[in-house]
Amino acid sequence: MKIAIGNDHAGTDYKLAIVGLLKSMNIEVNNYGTDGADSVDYADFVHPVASDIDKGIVDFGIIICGSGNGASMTANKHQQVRCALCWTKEIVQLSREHNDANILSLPARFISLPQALEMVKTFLNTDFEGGRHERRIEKIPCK
Ligand SMILES: O=C(CO)[C@H](O)[C@H](O)[C@H](O)COP(=O)(O)O
Repeated sequence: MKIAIGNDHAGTDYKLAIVGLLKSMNIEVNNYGTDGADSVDYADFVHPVASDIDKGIVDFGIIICGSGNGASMTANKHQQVRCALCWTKEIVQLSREHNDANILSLPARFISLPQALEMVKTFLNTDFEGGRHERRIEKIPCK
């Protein structure tokens, strides 16, 4: 499995911990930064993650910022992206089962680090249910 990950300054600490978790699971990571605490603009670090999804060169993306909103808005501009902004494990599970989300957006300023790590594990271990949800996700893109 290969995952692309990106964040702004609000998400750096969580991102570094998530990269550690992914590597301990033998998952290959494309880390697009930022790895620092200096203030940056989330779109500069989210577009590369979403582009990896568009190109089909990673299985999933994870993006992290303060509220998760700017990052998910940016990611969802990409044609192949279904990015879910999640704040509980249950919403993460539904984002995979019902929406086949391919990018998880985490709001670092509103969840704890243990919660974030648990949510990442849930995201990676939950399958899309298909069925009626297949028809619905097919209607998402603007034609
Ligand atoms: O929406 C956001 C990015 O997706 C965020 O919440 C940003 O992290 C936030 O806007 C950054 O705020 P700051 O006051 O510049 O640290």
